[in-house]
Amino acid sequence: MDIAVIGTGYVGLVSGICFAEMGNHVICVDQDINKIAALQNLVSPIYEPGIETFMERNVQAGRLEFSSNLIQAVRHSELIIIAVGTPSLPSGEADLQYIEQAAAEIGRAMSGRKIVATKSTVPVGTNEKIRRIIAQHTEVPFDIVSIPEFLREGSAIQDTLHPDRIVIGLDNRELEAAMVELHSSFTDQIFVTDIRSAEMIKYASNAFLATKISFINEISNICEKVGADVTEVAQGMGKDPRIGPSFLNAGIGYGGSCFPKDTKALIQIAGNVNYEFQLLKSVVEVNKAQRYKVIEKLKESLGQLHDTVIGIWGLSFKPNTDDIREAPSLEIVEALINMGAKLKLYDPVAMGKFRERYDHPSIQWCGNALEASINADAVCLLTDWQEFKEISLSQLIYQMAQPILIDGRNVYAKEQIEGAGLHYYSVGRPEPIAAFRSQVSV
Ligand SMILES: NC(=O)c1ccc[n+]([C@@H]2O[C@H](COP(=O)([O-])OP(=O)(O)OC[C@H]3O[C@@H](n4cnc5c(N)ncnc54)[C@H](O)[C@@H]3O)[C@@H](O)[C@H]2O)c1
Ligand SMILES: O=c1ccn([C@@H]2O[C@H](COP(=O)(O)OP(=O)(O)O[C@H]3O[C@H](CO)[C@@H](O)[C@H](O)[C@H]3O)[C@@H](O)[C@H]2O)c(=O)[nH]1
Repeated sequence: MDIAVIGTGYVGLVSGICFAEMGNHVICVDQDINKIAALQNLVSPIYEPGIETFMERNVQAGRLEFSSNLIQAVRHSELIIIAVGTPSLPSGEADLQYIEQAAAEIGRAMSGRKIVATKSTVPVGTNEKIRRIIAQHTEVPFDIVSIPEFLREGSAIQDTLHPDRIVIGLDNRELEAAMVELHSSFTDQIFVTDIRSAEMIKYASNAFLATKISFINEISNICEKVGADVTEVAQGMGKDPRIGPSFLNAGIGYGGSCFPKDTKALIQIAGNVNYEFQLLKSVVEVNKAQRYKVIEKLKESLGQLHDTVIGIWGLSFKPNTDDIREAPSLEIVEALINMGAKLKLYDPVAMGKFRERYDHPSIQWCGNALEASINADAVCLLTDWQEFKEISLSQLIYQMAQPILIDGRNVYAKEQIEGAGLHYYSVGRPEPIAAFRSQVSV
């Protein structure tokens, strides 16, 4: 099939590459000419493991093109996929300006019958709005389909090539066979429904996963007070297939370009029909408070933070991405600076994007994790990158001013901590701290 993808963020670029990988001809379009110039030189604007190899292979095979010419791309294609951003407005509501602009441009460009599919995460009713906008600009017949995207950053290519499920929302049943066939090369787990339900499935899925995370974070806070270990609790809970083991890792709360934005948008979607989504409001509040637990632990171990030196390991909102959108690190770093701390920051790939967003004279940018720990009064681990898991903790004690490690993601096993001589704080796991104390008192 000939496909045009509008918007080359994570979703547009990765789904464009993966549709090409499955033998379709794809033109990825963006209004950002710098992005298109980079992509035409086979440079990915996002860090995603494996992406450039897939890009290169499909461009060389003639299946994948990058262009800033939306009109030509739309005219050449049968299926137009909208994958532009839907960021938050100050109210929390989804900002639909990019969707509306893309729909108008598609309408103006249309020359023959097209299918317009939306992969962007959009409030219920938006696909109908897209239909109205397109129809204002063209006489040509067209169909609307909702195909929400469930990929995760850091594993976006594999998630798209091997998804758990694909949801297709449509109202013209004649399209069903073609849409199912197009996606059947990825999986046979294809769920076809109506457009409004498809739009809601996306928000409900993200809200449910965010709820799981805030739930386990609250359990971790209680574990700390009653002497239980949240990692054991999560494992024990996850054995029940009705609960499942995933998304029960306690930490410093969820971040990223989706959960924070989509939870707030769903609260607004409910609010617009006079329904107060109390549970989700609490999920958001718990998540915000969880970020500050790291700072509470620093204060508990160091007293006041003015003039202390704190090493920070990890800035991206999760490993294997350079995305810092809504990363907990942004709030934590800024709060520590406001308290007068001096920070030594290190992340394997996200330092460039972080520094564009936030810099300060009290920040020293470091070339590796060990450098960020030299003369530090404490180190805080904020992102669970694999390279932090492999660090020899026994080395740390010799180069830090005080051997305090705050593990915001519970990445170290008890065996790694025991004997390392560190004063170790994690999330909802009291034991290693006790191990340190007994060691010190000997
Ligand atoms: N990032 C993810 O992991 C992810 C996963 C699933 C769903 N989503 C959803 O997918 C959508 C896109 O997210 P993203 O992170 O890929 O977006 P992004 O904000 O990183 O990129 C969007 C791109 O669209 C381009 N654009 C905007 N208007 C355009 C227009 N009229 N014509 C051409 N290009 C245009 C922008 O220049 C930008 O490059 C959002 O609704 C998001 O919620 C994102
Ligand atoms: O047990 C867990 C799992 C995740 N997180 C945090 O939750 C956030 C989101 O993680 P993840 O879901 O892996 O990343 P995203 O790339 O944001 O993907 C989510 O958001 C996308 C955009 O909507 C969806 O497509 C995906 O299905 C959905 O998982 C990150 O800050 C993680 O550190 C935890 O704190 N504990």
